Amino acid sequence: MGKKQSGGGHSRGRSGGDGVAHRGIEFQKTYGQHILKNPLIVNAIIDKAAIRGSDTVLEVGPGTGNLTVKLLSVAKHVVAVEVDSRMVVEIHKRVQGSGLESKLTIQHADVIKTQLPYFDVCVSNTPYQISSPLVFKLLAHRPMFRVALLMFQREFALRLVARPGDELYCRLSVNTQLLAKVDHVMKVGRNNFRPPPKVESSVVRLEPRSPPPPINFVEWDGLLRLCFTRKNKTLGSIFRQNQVVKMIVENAKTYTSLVGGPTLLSDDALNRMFEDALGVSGTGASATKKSGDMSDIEDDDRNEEDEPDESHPGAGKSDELRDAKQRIAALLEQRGFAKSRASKMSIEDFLSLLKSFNDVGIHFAS
Ligand SMILES: C[S@@+](CC[C@H](N)C(=O)[O-])C[C@H]1O[C@@H](n2cnc3c(N)ncnc32)[C@H](O)[C@@H]1O
Repeated sequence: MGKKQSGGGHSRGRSGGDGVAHRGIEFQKTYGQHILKNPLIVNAIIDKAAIRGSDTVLEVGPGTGNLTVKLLSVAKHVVAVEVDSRMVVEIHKRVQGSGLESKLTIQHADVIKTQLPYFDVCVSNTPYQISSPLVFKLLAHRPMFRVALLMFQREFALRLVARPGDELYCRLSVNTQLLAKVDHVMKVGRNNFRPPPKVESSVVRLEPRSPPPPINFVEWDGLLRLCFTRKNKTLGSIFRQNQVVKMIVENAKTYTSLVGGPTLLSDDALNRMFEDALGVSGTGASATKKSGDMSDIEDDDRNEEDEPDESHPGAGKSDELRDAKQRIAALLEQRGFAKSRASKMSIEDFLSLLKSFNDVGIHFAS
């Protein structure tokens, strides 16, 4: 997830490392190597993490060890995961003879690919190209950690904390805030790093929600992907696109074949589910008309988005699609979501939307 956030954008944004060296080690922009040279920022991050003497701390990307040596002075143990073997050697050298080496375990690995150990707190001046996968790897980790203090590219940080209606509010914001309380802790200017990256940075505090919400995350994300394809478009409009409705119908078939229950959006059993959920009587598309015919839905972007109905009277597949379209439209109307736009919806709204779909046997993951 977080396609836009995870990749080359950050890596490019943090370029400028060529030719800058530390004790003979040239910093590599492919690894996002911008070491934190300002001890005041290092101390502030460690303060905000409120590390206890009994804590095991996970540090992602220790680099030359500027954060690591401070972490070792306050934590019980530090596990540092570093992908670059030259940095692993460097940090070993730096800690040797300090009396703190027994508190440090260095894992020479790519943090995204390796299995993480137990930890209470995570601290990282994150290599920005792994920002998004790192956030979700941490939030999926069990047992849950207490808190994480993470340095990110400013825009990524602002996306994490964005609220409904904010310009940067996106799927990443919703997914992260579903699983954690997220706060923007401080801005960090480019000149606090060596070499300075091209972009500004920010430190974010993540506190996982415990217990995590009891939802199927794959299904949740499937729904969000649809809603955020165009975040300012109404749901009524998104959910009447032929390809979306087709996908829903196909998912319903797969779901039924795996889990059992009513077979399709158009069969009698499901008609009854719709009727129960919508509080209407009768069956099939005619029933949904009673509660919310698509023609009743006033939609300001309807002309732009409406697609030709592929149905021909008597053509089985097309009837199925048309019926499904009408039922979905009726459902959204009846539950008050027809005019909602993802850009303004809260997590509670999305949870209620997912429940509304699930109530009538519509799922977004098979
Ligand atoms: C921004 S530097 C931070 C260095 C140091 N913690 C500091 O603040 O001065 C990022 C560090 O993460 C390491 N790194 C990059 N990608 C990594 C990955 N996938 N897994 C583990 N470490 C990684 C880099 O080699 C680099 O040492």
